[in-house]
Amino acid sequence: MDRESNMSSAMAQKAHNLFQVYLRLRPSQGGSSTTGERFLAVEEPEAHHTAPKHITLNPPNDRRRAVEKFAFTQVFEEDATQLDVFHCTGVANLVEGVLAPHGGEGTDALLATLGVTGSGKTHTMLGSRSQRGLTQLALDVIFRSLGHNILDCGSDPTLEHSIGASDGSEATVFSASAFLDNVYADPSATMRASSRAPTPMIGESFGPTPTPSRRLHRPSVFPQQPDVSSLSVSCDPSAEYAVVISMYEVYNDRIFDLLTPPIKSVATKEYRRRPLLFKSTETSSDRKVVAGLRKVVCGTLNQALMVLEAGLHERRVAGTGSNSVSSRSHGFFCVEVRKRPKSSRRHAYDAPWGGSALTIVDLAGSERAKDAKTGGATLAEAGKINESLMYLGQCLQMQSDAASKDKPNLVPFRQCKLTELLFSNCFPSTSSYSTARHRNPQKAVMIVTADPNGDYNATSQILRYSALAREVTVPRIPSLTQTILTNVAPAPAPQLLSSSPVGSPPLHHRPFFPPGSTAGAYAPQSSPNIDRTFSPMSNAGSDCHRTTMEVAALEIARLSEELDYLREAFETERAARQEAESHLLSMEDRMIELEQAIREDCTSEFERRLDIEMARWRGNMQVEMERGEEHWGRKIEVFERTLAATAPQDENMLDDLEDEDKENVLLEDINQENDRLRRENEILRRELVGMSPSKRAPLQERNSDVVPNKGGAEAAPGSPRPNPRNGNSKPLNDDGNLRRRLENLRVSDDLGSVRSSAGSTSPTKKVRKLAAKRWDGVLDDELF
Ligand SMILES: Nc1ncnc2c1ncn2[C@@H]1O[C@H](COP(=O)(O)OP(=O)(O)OP(=O)(O)O)[C@@H](O)[C@H]1O
Repeated sequence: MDRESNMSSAMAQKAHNLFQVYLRLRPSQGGSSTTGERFLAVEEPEAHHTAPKHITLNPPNDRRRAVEKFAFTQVFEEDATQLDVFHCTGVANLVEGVLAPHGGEGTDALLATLGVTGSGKTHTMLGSRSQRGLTQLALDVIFRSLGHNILDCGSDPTLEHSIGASDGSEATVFSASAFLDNVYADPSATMRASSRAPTPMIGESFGPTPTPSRRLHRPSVFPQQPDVSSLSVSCDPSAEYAVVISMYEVYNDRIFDLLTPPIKSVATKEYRRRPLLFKSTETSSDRKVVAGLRKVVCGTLNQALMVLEAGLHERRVAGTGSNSVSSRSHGFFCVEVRKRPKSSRRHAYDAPWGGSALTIVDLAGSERAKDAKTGGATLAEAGKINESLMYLGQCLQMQSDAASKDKPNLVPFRQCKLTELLFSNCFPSTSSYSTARHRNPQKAVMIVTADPNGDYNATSQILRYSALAREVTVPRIPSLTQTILTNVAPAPAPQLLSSSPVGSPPLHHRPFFPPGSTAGAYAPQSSPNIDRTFSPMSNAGSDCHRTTMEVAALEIARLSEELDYLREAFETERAARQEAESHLLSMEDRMIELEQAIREDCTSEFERRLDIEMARWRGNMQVEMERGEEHWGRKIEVFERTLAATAPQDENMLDDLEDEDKENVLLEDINQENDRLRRENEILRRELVGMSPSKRAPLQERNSDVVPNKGGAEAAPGSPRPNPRNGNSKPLNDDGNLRRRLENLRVSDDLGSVRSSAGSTSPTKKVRKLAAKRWDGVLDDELF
């Protein structure tokens, strides 16, 4: 058994792959940007007249990297034509499965392309200006094969309605003529140059009532090459068919209908498409469908091609550094072939439609931002594209697990919309609904496109996860152990190796590992050196002990080789790490410098602004101070004026207050004097009353007060009689003294003041004017 047969057996194990995977190499083009060193080499097939299936990926100028070999269902070299690809990928068989010639629902088919941007996916699927792609060829075969069994809305007016009624995806069904009349302007206009749509302009769309200037030009001629007029497949003669076409794209992980015109948003005034859901509906409970699509019933190939053109016109494409017309979304073109028994035509409204679909997918290409030179929205798109392709890669890698019937759910296809759409029909329907029809798992073909002179890294990544099998050969320098063993120990026979105690497959027959598996990725495989060294042993009956020793020696050699490889890998990693660390350090230094520079800038800027602010503040302060001074000056002035106006009055008031105090003191003095005088007056009166020579007692004291006889006691003999009015008992002196005293007590009416004669020492400026009348009265009454 040699390596080729191992690869074949590995592929045979994968007979239940969810996808048949083909590889198509793109021819290099003059003036293309991808003019690097060729890194892909197609391996010659084992037998003559068979197609190649293996390709070797040679790392350019890098002996440390492993040489990888990939196996595909078939490899198409650069000179393969569209027709070659069409025939060899079995598109006709897929179509036949959809048409279900032997009755029943048929089998869904999926035809998809995968590859780096610019590697030829769209060319393969949709063709070019002069070449038809697999889509057009498949449509041609479908319509040709259906022949007269196809129904047309023109010949059967109820068709559109009956298909709509039986549709399980909440679709809006149109007849082709109604749809195309709405989209295309002039049937006689010249055909657009390319089947590849230019970048659609927002608002430049076909709507229910588009203006004629915005309508597309109706294509009059389509490419006719390659010709498949001789090819047709069988269909069910007892059934009648209808072909229903829909188109949508997956853009930024959302699904948009390509046959429904964008709607103008009231808020933003922009034309936008409403994203659709991929879900189970009431009438499609057993599987998910894209809900709410617009579907067109086509009766002829020409109608179908025009619908395809209209949809492509709406698909998002853009020019990038890698491809001038690069698809920015994953495009889905669905051809549903509905069928029902011919006998039910009379009851068209009630007859249920069955059928299957052929879905053709043109995936957006993976790209590296550096090469694509994209930015902004296009770069963000690329991120989403790469992410969805990464999920697709994971799903493809899990194919072998999913092929095992026990673990169908291991394919992680629910991670994004793209993988859900591609994989959800890969498994038999498991619905428990009694009404649900049994559905066969879809047949799927993936065509991987690659440019042998293109981007090595991107291409190798695509090949790794899409290939059906992979073999890695680690280049190495033969170790000393191996050299010794080469000279000493003959290799055991392959059949003995296969039953080795470690249970590992024979070294020189190691089969391909599934792409992405750990063993395949890291375990060193047998090298050409070992293959050359250990030839099969001729004497199979040598003794057991020797064989065991040989096996052990071989294992030692393998381990030694592995050690060498790991040591080398370790050194590589260590060097890379050191480089990364030094880069990190230099970046840290750079960051510190930057930070310092930014801080200095900030400080100087801060100081500058602070100075400006300070100057401004000082100016404001000066102005405020001047204003304040002026204000207070005015206030003081007003105050002074007010003060000047009110000063005399205040002086008088102060004088009055002073006078009042003085008057009060004087009044008190006067009252006291008054009391004294009254007492004296009384004394004198009594003296006058008691004036007789015998009784007359000399006044002993003139100026001294006489103590009144209190209690009204009878006066002693010889004591003056008390005055009956006031009770004073002071006797009066003689007439001369009396007159003098009276003279002293006389009150001047003219001055209005009282002259005190009894030693009043307080000098009085002003004397309160007293009631003279009262004094006069007293004198009149009491003295006279
Ligand atoms: N097999 C081929 N023969 C001739 N020309 C080809 C072939 N494959 C690709 N080309 C040309 O290469 C260019 C890029 O191809 P295409 O647009 O199909 O790439 P793509 O993979 O679809 O890119 P993207 O993913 O960016 O959309 C086109 O001009 C196309 O005509």
